Amino acid sequence: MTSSDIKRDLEAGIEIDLADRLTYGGYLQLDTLLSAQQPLSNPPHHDEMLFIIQHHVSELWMKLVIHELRAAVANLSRDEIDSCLKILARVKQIQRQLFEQWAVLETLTPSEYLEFRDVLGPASGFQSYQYRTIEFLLGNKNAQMIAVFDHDPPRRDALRQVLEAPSLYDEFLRHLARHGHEVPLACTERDWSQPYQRHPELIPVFRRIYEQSDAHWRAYNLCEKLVDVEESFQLWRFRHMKTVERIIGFRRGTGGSSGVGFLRKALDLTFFPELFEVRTVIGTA
Ligand code: HEM
Ligand SMILES: N[C@@H](CC(=O)c1ccccc1NC=O)C(=O)O
Repeated sequence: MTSSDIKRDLEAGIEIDLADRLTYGGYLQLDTLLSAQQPLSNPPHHDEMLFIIQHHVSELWMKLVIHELRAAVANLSRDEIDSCLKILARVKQIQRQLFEQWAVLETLTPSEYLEFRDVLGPASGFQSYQYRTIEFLLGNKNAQMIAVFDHDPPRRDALRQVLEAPSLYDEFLRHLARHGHEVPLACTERDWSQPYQRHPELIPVFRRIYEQSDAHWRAYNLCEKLVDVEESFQLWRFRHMKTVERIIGFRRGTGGSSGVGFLRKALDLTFFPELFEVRTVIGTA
């Protein structure tokens, strides 16, 4: 056996002298990233690190989802469907990371969590600016959600801008209207800050797209990508609710809500109602 069988030698070309050069940690600003995990419990509770990192990783993925969804909305407004399809396929995979992650936090037991929960005060995921941005971008518009950002005017104003702009679904419906589908005017010209209301006249539009998918392949493909995104979002909500149920039971939330009951109500919210309704009618007379 030679020494190279048990250890990997460096190669001659490997960069060693990195003084004043761009490095891994420098490029990624790891000093900033890795200094942000600061447990508040004193002495630090072992499991608070898990709690913080789970949130940080989630917020990072949310940052990418926002970046991608903004591009997808812009693509639709310019009728760039293939680019939009590609982006939504990526969003679906990011969402998978987001909801699969609940398995890690579920290793936190109720008693471990209660040992440091008090340090959280009134802080709650309900105040996640990025989460609310994603909901607004997808079309779950609710102006009431902005009030918790009144203490932070730049964030409050940025969120209001997203509230007042067309969502992914709004832009999708406008795209369909430009391509000869009979989308009602109430969908293509409306006050974007209001919650989207299902429109029965859209059902025949989607029915045609689904029943003649060959003739409307791109639109059909987009519909299915939107369904993927909504389903993945619901899976995240569901797993959050179940994680909360097993960790704090039916206690009230630190954010002041009833807790699990409040989270359960979010499962009834739908971003793209007609895309689910159409599934009941296709193939019928
Ligand atoms: C032990 C873990 C967790 C517990 C017990 C928990 C509990 C709760 C509760 C009770 C609420 C309702 C609002 C309130 O009254 O506080 C809530 C909301 C929320 N949480 Fe968590 N959560 C946990 C982990 C997480 C994680 C890891 C994230 C990831 C970012 C997260 C994101 C959110 C968001 C975005 C909301 C608002 C949901 C909505 O408006 O429908 N939570 N959470
Ligand atoms: N709402 C949670 C606390 C919580 O989970 C939390 C606290 C501070 C920062 C983020 C949090 N995550 C999600 O709500 C609770 O009631 O225990």
